[in-house]
Amino acid sequence: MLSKLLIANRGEIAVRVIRTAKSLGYRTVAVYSEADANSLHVDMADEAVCIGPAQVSASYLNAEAILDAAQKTGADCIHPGYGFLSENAAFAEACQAAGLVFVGPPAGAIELMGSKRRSKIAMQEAGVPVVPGYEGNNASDEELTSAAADVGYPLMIKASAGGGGRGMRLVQNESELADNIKRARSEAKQAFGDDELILEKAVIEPRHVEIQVFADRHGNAVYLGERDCSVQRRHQKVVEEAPSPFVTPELRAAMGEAAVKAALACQYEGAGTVEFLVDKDRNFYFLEMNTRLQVEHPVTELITGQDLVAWQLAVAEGQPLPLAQDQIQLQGHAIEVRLYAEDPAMEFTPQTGTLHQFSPAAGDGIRFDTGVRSGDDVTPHYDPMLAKVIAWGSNRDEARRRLVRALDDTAIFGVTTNRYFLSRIISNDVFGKGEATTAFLQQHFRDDP
Ligand SMILES: Nc1ncc2cc(-c3cccc4ccccc34)c(N3CC[C@@H](N)C3)nc2n1
Ligand SMILES: [Ca+2]
Repeated sequence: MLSKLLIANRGEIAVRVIRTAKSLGYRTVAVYSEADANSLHVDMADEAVCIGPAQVSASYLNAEAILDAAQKTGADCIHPGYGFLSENAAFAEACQAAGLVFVGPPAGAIELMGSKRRSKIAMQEAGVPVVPGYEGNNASDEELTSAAADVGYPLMIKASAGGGGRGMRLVQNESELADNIKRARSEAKQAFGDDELILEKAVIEPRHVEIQVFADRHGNAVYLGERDCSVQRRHQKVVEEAPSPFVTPELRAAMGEAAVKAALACQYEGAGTVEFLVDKDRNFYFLEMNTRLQVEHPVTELITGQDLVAWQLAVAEGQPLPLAQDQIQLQGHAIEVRLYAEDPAMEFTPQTGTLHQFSPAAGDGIRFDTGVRSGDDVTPHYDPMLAKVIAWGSNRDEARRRLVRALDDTAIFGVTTNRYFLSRIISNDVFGKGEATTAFLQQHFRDDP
């Protein structure tokens, strides 16, 4: 039995994890940087340890300070949240070596899924459809150039160590290839310290649909429906919803079964997300697997009625999954938007200031996950997300109406946010018809490209 959980994160996800852990009877340990000394997650935890100064390299990415805090407080497990060290295989191993349970997948699965090249090869072997392309080992520029002819144009050059749209270049024709390979190579080296590249046929105007999977240590793996994250701005998800307005029951079953195969193929444990591209003919292709609990997990929680952090802790304790596949029912519709301290009229530049008033909306079907309170300072040290505003309805239109009302009813004074940009998207009629693809914001919100 695990009894004391250290949350190696901050903001809304730290608050959210502490809330579930406390409801399950765990003692909780928060870690915080000097800049976060008065923040909500510190107040909510039973104990709190300062792990360093504001900059992340010296605090939330400081594995040694985090493990030291776990040792000092007698924590027996660590939840990494998302971002920071959540997909760092070395950190997962260091937790195990220190006798702590890492609430997440085995280091080997994190390692495999951190390589686009190796994960795509493993997925092909597992019978999971992947985007057609070229994943040669340590491919040279010459090899990629000759492989490109077989892949066909337009194609994507992707950094194998990249993810979430980073290190990706679209190449329209053969004349642009050589120059783009050179640039992709140096960008990858610079950004990830690894210049391995793969090629993929470009899927035109895809939807970005991801499947929530869960596996335990007894060989069970299930999927908990999908999330549609097609409304993105510069590879930042802006809106996420479940279920996807584009996915049919047949497609859901096919993608879910493929995602379960992906999890079983890498001996997965815990929460994972298998990302797919879906084209207009409803063909789907494996993009990557995220080996962490994702920002947008609340929309899945709302339509399944499950607490995914409770599932993570159960699996970490070696318990079997709480439900079998045929017990997982999807009900209603949930839509999430990310409320950011940024100014859409200023190229979405992050904003700082004091939240003189921050009063979340409440009411039927509204969930507000936040790590800030009135009076808090919004600093430039961390991601400027203030909250996730999520609405559930018995159907998509009711969820949309509730979400627009929640955004309008939230009182915020002191910092500029993207709230009106968000409510314009949710109110937009193309979005309302469920027709938004990854090209939506470019096409319909030109002024905020
Ligand atoms: N072979 C192939 N074809 C089309 C693609 C289209 C996307 C994509 C998906 C979602 C939004 C996008 C916005 C601009 C450009 C690309 C996208 C994409 N990714 C990868 C990470 C994800 N955030 C974006 N990979 C693609 N790969
Ligand atoms: Ca990823």
